[in-house]
Amino acid sequence: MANILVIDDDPIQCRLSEEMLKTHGYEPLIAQSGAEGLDILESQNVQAVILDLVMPEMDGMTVLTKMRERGYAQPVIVQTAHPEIENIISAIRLGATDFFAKPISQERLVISLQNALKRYELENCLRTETHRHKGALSFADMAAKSPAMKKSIAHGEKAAATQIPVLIEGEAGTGRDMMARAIHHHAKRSGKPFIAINCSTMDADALEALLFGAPDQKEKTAFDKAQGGTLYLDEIGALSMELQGRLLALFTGKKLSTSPNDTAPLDVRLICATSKRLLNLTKQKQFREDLYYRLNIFPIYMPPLRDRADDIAELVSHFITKFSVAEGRRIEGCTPQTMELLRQYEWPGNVRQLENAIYRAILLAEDGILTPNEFPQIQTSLAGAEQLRAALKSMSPQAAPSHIDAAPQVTPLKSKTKPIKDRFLTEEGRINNLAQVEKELIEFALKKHNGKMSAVARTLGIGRSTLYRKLKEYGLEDAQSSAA
Ligand SMILES: Nc1ncnc2c1ncn2[C@@H]1O[C@H](COP(=O)(O)OP(=O)(O)OP(=O)(O)O)[C@@H](O)[C@H]1O
Repeated sequence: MANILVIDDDPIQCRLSEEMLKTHGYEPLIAQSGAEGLDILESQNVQAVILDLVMPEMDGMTVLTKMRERGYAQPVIVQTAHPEIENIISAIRLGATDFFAKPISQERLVISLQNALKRYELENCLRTETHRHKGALSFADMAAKSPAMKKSIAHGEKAAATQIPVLIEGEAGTGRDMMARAIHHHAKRSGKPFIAINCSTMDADALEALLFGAPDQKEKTAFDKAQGGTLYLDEIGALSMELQGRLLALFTGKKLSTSPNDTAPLDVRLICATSKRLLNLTKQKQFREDLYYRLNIFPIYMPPLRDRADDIAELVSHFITKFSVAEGRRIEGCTPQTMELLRQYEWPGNVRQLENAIYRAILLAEDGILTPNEFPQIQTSLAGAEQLRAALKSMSPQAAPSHIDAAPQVTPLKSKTKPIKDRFLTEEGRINNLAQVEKELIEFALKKHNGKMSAVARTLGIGRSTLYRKLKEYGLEDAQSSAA
């Protein structure tokens, strides 16, 4: 949804424009003075401006002049109650896209706006592609509406003002390469070579030869080619320990050039990128800690596309323009359902995957607008995710994890056989007193010897008279006669 800024001191006209823009699916931003309008341009992403010419304090012509001075190239549709020819000429000279006399026909204004937006998008896209071909990609070429991406670009701009090494962290396809090129372009080294090497796509020997040279190698090393400019090392985490050591040696200044015959000091800015957290690799002893601290001086994080859904509309419209021009197809945009589908998807391959999906959709499209049917894989994947979600919902909820100390006691299964009673312990587990043990022992012996008193006395090692006394004492006379 495009943001359209309305700058008009007349509150009724503002309300009318606001309603009209909302009805046609635009996001209106309202400013009731020129100064307020310039502030909004500074702080928000604006795709087009509807500007009133006659306003107190700062008139529309001054706003337009300031906009162009500050580098805002958005289309501006001018409206005024005084459509004198001199005003029209002055506004057109300052780059106004269209001119309307009040009262304005809403239909004509919408058509004018749609055309202006299309042309602006096309100009942007052509500018980006021209920059790409010239090797001069800039931060302005990066579609970025989300706060997360704006923050990354602000960091990139700060990095460009310095010469220090930069470490770009982020998943593949998030625009790390674009960021590295923009930093190079905005730095003092702009116009000097930008050499990009992916450390994960070749074996260690080939990479070593490419970076540092090999005996009898005629071709310049990547460092030599990047002399005066920037060397971009993508997936630096894939560098072998040995090559990490060689890279570190360059930092320590002991060896200023990579080629033995070259006496010129090495003057290369390093920008590295990684999709793995280098800090974790250092903890796992897969990446040298000393090198990590040399590279991680200015880290920039590129957020995954799933965390910046606000960028999707802008990226989609950029890629639609790019590929419809490249393929000679007239594709106007995509339906709201398609945009919803694209916003819902997680994009594990990030912007690169979105770019490829749009290219494919443009080749598949039968009409001038992209529908969900042109994204069969995304539809299938989202439907699969939905089914999984439904299946999980129907399963009984997982019990909340409990601390091992708080876990309920497991009751042991009841054995069918009675446990053998420990004769020295009471039912409660305390040690029996001596009399009780003695009583039970006599009972046991009576049973065992079928009540034969002489055998019991002998077994227990006591005399018969003592045995009779104890039988009486413990009330066991009956036990003796029943065992006999
Ligand atoms: N913010 C953006 N605006 C416009 N195009 C973008 C943006 N981010 C990425 N792209 C495009 O997406 C594609 C992938 O970007 P890039 O090559 O910079 O990603 P990467 O993180 O280096 O990943 P990879 O290693 O896969 O190349 C490129 O074609 C790039 O032009």
